[in-house]
Amino acid sequence: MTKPLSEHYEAILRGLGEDPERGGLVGTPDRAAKAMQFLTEGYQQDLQTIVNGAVFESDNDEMVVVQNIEFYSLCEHHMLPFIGKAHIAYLPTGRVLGLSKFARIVDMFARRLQIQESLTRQVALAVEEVTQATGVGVIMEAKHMCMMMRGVQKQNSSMMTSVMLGSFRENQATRAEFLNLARGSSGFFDRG
Ligand SMILES: Nc1nc2c(ncn2[C@@H]2O[C@H](COP(=O)(O)OP(=O)(O)OP(=O)(O)O)[C@@H](O)[C@H]2O)c(=O)[nH]1
Ligand SMILES: [Zn+2]
Repeated sequence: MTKPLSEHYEAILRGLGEDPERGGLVGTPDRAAKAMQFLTEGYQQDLQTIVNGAVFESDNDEMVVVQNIEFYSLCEHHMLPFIGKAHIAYLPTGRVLGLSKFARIVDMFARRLQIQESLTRQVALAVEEVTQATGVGVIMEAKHMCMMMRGVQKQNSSMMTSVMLGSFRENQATRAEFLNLARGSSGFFDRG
């Protein structure tokens, strides 16, 4: 039987030379464990449950784009946050997905230990699975605390990842339409 997470946090406090009994730290192991469990709650979720059947018949076969979905994830190398935004696009084939579900899918995969490349691919594959779309595109841009607060300490760099599936991969015009829409969205490609 593994120890509860809070006991590990107490050991971390001792490892840092802290006294877990001192006033300010009473309750910290429990709080830290609860926070970490929330930040990784995606491990307890699955696609069918979060989509909850919200796939609707529609004769729309034009591109749908959902922009600027913010996410908070933890890099699997340092367990430090990376924070960013996702754009998701797809070409429906007779069925569309409930709008909020795109954000739920992003959160389900973001709230696990990740690298941005895998997160982007997992979101794209999940959207493809639930919509059966002929094409799916996902772009993510994020800032990684492990590069800002420590290590190389670069404050202005961000990482951009994209995954194009089906017609978004094969058809240049479809891909260009998505990239144009994404570029026009407020703040997403902000620099500085
Ligand atoms: N490709 C990719 N790399 C990431 C991501 N998050 C963190 N990393 C990188 O993972 C790498 C781990 O490198 P290591 O050399 O093992 O670790 P480190 O000594 O802490 O590396 P530095 O960050 O360079 O100090 C670093 O280059 C991080 O920038 C991510 O989402 N994608
Ligand atoms: Zn990292």
